[in-house]
Amino acid sequence: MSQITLRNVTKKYYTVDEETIAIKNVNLDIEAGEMIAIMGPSGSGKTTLLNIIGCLDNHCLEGSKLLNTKQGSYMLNGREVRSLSKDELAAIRNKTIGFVFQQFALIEGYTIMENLEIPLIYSNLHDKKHKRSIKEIRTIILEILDKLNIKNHANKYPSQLSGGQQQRVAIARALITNPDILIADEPTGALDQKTGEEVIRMLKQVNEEGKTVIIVTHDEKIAAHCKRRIDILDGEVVSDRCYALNSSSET
Ligand SMILES: Nc1ncnc2c1ncn2[C@@H]1O[C@H](COP(=O)(O)OP(=O)(O)OP(=O)(O)O)[C@@H](O)[C@H]1O
Repeated sequence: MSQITLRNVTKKYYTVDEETIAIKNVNLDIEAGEMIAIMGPSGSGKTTLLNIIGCLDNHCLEGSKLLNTKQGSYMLNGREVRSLSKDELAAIRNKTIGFVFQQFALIEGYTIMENLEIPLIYSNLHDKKHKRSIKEIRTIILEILDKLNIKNHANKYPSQLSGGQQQRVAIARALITNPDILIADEPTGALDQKTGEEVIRMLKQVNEEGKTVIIVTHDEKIAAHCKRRIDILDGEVVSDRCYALNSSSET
């Protein structure tokens, strides 16, 4: 059984006067531990696909004029996502999948420590058996900040950090609940080349520790770090290939 299986997934967006087929009949099997780049031109459907995989997809707003629909099957760890309740989906977004975004999405009024506390406190609410004290939560956070080399910034605010440091915090936040899957939408898009390379090496390390990493990117150099590359054009998968990694992307 694959970790992620999409069968004939089609996603349409409706606005008052227009229907957009953002994803057309997509079939994908993703195994646990893969590192994948999703590529394609602007508007080709990459973010839509990532949102579906990440269960962030807002589908079937019945009764609304702006109706978004998704067809097909998405099985995550053997379970049909469509059949999951809102609470089950929220738990998946908290514990099974971690998210990294281009603009970091840190909460500005909160320190780095507080930004990382939020998913763990939320996770406490959903996991009555393994509740953690605030002391335990802070220990976990300091460990992960230390691992990503940003421990000494724990009490600063996001705006006091560089873009690369903020993205490291965002990666720490995505990993803090120890998810199996990390998905990243243009994680290096707001960074210079060198900092982007550092971030991709960090994602590679996360993958080497066993997590599935799925990255949307426009950048060929970033994609070159991924063994598997999926190209999308007008909502369709036009190429899905595995590559041998060259020595410069192996470092
Ligand atoms: N909420 C929405 N309502 C209506 N149309 C949408 C919505 N979100 C995306 N679309 C349309 O769906 C198509 C796919 O968009 P998507 O954002 O997935 O593409 P993308 O490949 O990620 O683009 P980019 O690289 O520019 O971020 C586009 O034509 C876009 O205009």
